[in-house]
Amino acid sequence: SSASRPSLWLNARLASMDPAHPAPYGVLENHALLLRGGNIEAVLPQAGVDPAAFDGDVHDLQGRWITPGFIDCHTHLVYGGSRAAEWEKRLNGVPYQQIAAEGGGIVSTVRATRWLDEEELALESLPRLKALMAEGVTTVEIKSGYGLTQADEIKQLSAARRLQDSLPVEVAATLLAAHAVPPEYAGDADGYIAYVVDSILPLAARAGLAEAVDVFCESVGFTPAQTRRVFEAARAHGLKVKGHVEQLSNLHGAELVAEFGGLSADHIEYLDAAGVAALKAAGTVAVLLPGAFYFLRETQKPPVALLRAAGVPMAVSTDLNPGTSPFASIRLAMNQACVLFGLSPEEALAGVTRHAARALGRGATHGRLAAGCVADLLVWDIDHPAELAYSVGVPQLKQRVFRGSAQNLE
Ligand SMILES: O=C(O)CC[C@@H]1NC(=O)NC1=O
Ligand SMILES: [Fe+3]
Repeated sequence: SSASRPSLWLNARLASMDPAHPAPYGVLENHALLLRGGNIEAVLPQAGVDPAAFDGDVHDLQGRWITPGFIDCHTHLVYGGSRAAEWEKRLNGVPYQQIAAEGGGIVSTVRATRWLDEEELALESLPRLKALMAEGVTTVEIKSGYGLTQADEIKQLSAARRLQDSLPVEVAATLLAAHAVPPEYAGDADGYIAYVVDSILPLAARAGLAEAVDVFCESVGFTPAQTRRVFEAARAHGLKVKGHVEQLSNLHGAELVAEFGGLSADHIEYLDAAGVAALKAAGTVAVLLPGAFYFLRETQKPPVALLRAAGVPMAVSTDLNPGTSPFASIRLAMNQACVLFGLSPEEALAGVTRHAARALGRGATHGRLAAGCVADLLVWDIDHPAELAYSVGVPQLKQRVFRGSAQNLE
């Protein structure tokens, strides 16, 4: 159906993920969806609907499940090259430090990314984005962070924009220039942060190429003081903030994100009770990235029980990146969040729908089957929504609808 014609979706089982409905998954039986102009106009009891009198496309779902489109709220999917060779070395026991000394790690992806022009970068990243879309992703966050110069960070963000313009997907672009210290600033992290806040961030903001700013706040990344400088610059340029925080240690980065009213605190394996309280008070989303935890064979798990008890919304994302989470599968991330972190299948589905929407500042319009939300929805060949976190790799997506238009699934 085309987005311009209204459409009626009947005989479906709606996992609305809307907390306005008390049932698990916000399940609505015997309800119809009315889509118009790329949005959900109404979710209404089917008994009151007369398809014969409807001037538009009518879809009979024959009892299939419908969920909101999936939102992958934390990816680094625009990059060049691969880190498979260094992974093989690590598995053969070569220590991290030696790999870094030999030019491995983030810097090797920076070299490969700088080498490509914008079009080549978009082309090389396309299969990763298509893999996410094939599983049902309709909105995806894409970070920079492998350019680390003004031109190359803008190039990454422009490649992300080019991907959005060429595919039925919505991209939320995030500037992560504060991802690592580039070789030309070796030993001068403060000097690089000055370059980020004086040159890179203002241009990305002026060009409208990023809606949020992220920082890797970590012992092997940037300090809280440096993180604060970037967040202050983001606020001065009207950009939202989020952070890679408490991934490998507790530098209280989550509290810093909360202080700036940030959208999300991501990784948070080392988050403590004070951090949980700060996220709750600020309405900041906790983003769980089980792929990196799994790939790095970490042992410290995020405080899911504390987050759940405090009512902090938990999102789940792939953290798709070549170094610590080379997984282009949001359903794998859902499964890992359940198996490794103890989320329920319903929490995992909320983590890739309404909570992921909030992590991108889109809580009012994305991630739920509700009037006023975008008409991004997925039609499934499943018997129960729990299957979406349970299995990986089985092609159960029957239809992917983006802004009211059903897409062909290659
Ligand atoms: O290794 C890479 O390429 C990115 C690692 C990734 N970035 C970050 O801030 N934390 C991570 O796990
Ligand atoms: Fe990440």
